[in-house]
Amino acid sequence: MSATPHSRPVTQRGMAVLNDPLLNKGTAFPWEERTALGLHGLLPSGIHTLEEQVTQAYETIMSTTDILEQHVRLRSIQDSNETLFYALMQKHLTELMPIVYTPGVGHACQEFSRIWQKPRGIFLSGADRGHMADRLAAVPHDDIRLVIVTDGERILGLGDLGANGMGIPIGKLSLYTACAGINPALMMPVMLDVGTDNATLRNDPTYIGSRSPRLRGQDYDDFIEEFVTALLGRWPDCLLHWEDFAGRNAAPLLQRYRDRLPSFNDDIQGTAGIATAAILSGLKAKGETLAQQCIAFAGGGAAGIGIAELLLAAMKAEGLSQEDALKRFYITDRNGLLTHDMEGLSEGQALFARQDETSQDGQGRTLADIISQNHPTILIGVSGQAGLFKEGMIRDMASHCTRPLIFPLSNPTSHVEATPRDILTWTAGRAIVSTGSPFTPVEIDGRSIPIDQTNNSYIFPGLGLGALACGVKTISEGMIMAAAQAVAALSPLKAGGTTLLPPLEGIQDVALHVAHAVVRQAQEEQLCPAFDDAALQDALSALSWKPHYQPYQAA
Ligand SMILES: NC(=O)c1ccc[n+]([C@@H]2O[C@H](COP(=O)([O-])OP(=O)(O)OC[C@H]3O[C@@H](n4cnc5c(N)ncnc54)[C@H](O)[C@@H]3O)[C@@H](O)[C@H]2O)c1
Ligand SMILES: O=C(O)C[C@H](O)C(=O)O
Ligand SMILES: [Mn+2]
Repeated sequence: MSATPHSRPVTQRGMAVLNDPLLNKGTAFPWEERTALGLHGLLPSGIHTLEEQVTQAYETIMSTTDILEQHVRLRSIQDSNETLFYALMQKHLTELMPIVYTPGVGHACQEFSRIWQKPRGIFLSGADRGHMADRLAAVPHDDIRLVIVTDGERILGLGDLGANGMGIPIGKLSLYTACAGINPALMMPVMLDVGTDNATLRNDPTYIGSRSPRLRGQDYDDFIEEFVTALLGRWPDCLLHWEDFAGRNAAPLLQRYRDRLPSFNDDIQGTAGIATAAILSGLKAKGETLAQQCIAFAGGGAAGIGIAELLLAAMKAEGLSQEDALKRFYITDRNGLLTHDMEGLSEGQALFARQDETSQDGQGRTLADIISQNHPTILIGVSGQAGLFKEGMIRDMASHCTRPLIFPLSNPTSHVEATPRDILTWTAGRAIVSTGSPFTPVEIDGRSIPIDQTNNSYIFPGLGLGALACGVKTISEGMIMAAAQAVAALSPLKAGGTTLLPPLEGIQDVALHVAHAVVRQAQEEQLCPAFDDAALQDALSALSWKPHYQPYQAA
């Protein structure tokens, strides 16, 4: 075969080509490439275009309404042919995102051991201690730039799913490509299988992970330290995205490692970015400032404290003193309102614990009490507890505020604190509602009200792209705020629309805006080298990839 100028040299032959999802084209291999790469006889004779494959794959996925089955079919396409998978995602993103991501990925994680088919990513368990550098050395990919790591302890609102939580880094990485166009060859999901305290899983014969209790304390810290050291040894320019760690570990790990390597915790920082963007957009619609608000939280864990910290920074940027700003927060956790005298508060919780009241027998006031006494104008649910927002609370809230912002952000759908339909019914359509998982529009009084998806997927793809493109050494709070403001600036409300956030159809555009904002901020803070536009464009191009079949030539 004569090589075309852009054809890619391929060293593998036969089944090795077909078994590599980044090389495989399935029935789209043209005759000449079948000849050059030794594929004759291994493929049926029909030759299809990528468009034909997309149509057929879409029909296959949609021929069932069972979301787990749809997820399995999509993942199986991803594992056999990534170009087809992303071409499909690109064409039907709004429809397929709920299958690949929340809520579909929640079902997938619950059943991960049963649906597991092919290796993808890296699993490290207690048995790998002392050998992690060797394990990573054996991975046949030299240029990994982005890793998502989880230990599976807090998978969405579903709790400790152990090694089954691997579905989350796989799903989130696919959004880095589908939303920000990052080359899938540059990314790697990692599961730190430090055991599980989920007794059901440990007793499940199909469970794929370690059946030991979770490592804790020094053993856990040593495990993470060995992993990060091995990671830096193998891929020194890597960006580390921490995902779905339990609240007790999330913030301490971020603090420990954020200056050792560029890294961010998406549940803390990505979530803070998108919640702040949605709130700033909602307030603009109401013609109010953040400083005028009283904000109640259900859940003072990784997401809750992360959101509160960014909102605090935004309030201070509006001119409030730290002391005055803190008075506007009421954070409740499983023992009620956080107060300064409570034992066992994390550093972040202690900052937001109320100084002006105390707990009784370890219990603070209830959320219902805070709503009736303190009249919050914004209510954020990040508790992972389904149905936590009761009718009485929401009606009460709406009796003190004409257009309350009510954000039940817990995922997946089954764990939402209240459904948008209920909230809008209880508030006669007055609440501005936004959820973490997708919901269909709510019909009320002849109006169709679309529900924004306040999910960190609006932030992390662009944040990662920007951070990688500019080669930043650390990810600052300023960069997260810049990402939030970039999303808020794209709010359709600005152009007379009715939603707080841009539609999912435009999420690729959002990711690019976020990436540019992040780079600008990093430059302003001198966290990366100075760039001109052309150099930035080159850096972005070097990371990016499009789901098109490239012509191949035998190397
Ligand atoms: N929409 C998004 O983008 C997004 C992002 C991150 C997390 N989340 C969701 O938020 C939830 C929490 O995530 P996290 O990372 O903060 O977890 P986490 O475990 O760190 O925090 C959850 C907190 O909720 C508290 N809690 C439990 N029961 C409660 C109750 N009855 N009342 C008040 N608080 C209660 C827990 O004690 C804990 O502190 C999950 O469901 C997750 O899916 C959504
Ligand atoms: O995974 C998601 O959909 C968002 C978030 O990171 C979560 O943990 O719920
Ligand atoms: Mn998460």
